[in-house]
Amino acid sequence: MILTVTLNTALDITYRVPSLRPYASHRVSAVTERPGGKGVNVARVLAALGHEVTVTGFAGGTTGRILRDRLTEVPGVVDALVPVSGTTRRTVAVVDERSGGTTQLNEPGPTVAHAEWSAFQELYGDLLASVSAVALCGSLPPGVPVGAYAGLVRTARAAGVPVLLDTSGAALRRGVAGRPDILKPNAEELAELTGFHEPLRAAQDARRRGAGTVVASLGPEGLLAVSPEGRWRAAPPSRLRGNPTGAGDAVVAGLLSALVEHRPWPDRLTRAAALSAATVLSPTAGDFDRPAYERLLSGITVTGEASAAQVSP
Ligand SMILES: O=P(O)(O)OC[C@H]1O[C@](O)(CO)[C@@H](O)[C@H]1O
Repeated sequence: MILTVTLNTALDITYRVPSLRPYASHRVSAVTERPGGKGVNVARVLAALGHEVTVTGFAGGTTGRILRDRLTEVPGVVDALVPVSGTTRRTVAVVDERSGGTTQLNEPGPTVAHAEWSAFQELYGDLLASVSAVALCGSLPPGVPVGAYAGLVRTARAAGVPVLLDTSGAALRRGVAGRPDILKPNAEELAELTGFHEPLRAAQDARRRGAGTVVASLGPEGLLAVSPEGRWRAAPPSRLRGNPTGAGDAVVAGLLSALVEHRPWPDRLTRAAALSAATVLSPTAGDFDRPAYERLLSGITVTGEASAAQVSP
């Protein structure tokens, strides 16, 4: 069983418009709505790969109810969300059909009360007893302390559960100090954390700040991993055109999926890069295109070198 934590779950709405223009009124040509927030997306991909996944975090109000109803339709996913009195947020992705570009609007999320945060922490400690890995994903809703992830990372490590962190801003800055086994920033988050724009230098700096392994998602350039066991780059065969929403979540799913199968780093990166590329190619935002994934598995190029190995999770 793998655990994904999404403290700020969301009902993800995607609007498609023929051409997006600021300050103009638009006719929406298609709408989709689905359970989201980064850890929920990770869970959906893991379940599609055949893993059993438990989803925790918070859900409340009408949107929270819709999200939980829709989660029951996803085979392999167990709902362990903690109810809150506030209302789960929506996120809106607007896809411009002409350019293919996506504009994302993320609401802040409900305010979580102190007692709700305590209830979550207690449940999280219990869930760790029966999982083989945990991913902590996404932004923090109001009311959750900014150092929350550092504490959740430490709890997982104390329980002997490998822990991956994927967040941004102050939550990332504080969370990395908890020493996550794997940190999965994108290029922008990594540069904001470290002040370095060159990914290798930035990844090395993030390791100094506490991350065991850093796997940076670099958009069309693929992935860069810097770990105690070596450094690698994984790249898709060609530049891909499509919707990148959820591509980072697919990377997290690929890394965890291969981690719990005890695969070496090059295999983990191949799986993560193929899933990420197959997500960009999928017509539905956040889903991956399975035939493309299977094709891409043999088309990902991994370059790099192993160092004299110390084994990391
Ligand atoms: O928690 P945030 O950083 O606001 O990100 C949430 C959003 O990101 C996505 O997971 C895409 O990665 C959307 O599903 C949306 O819910």
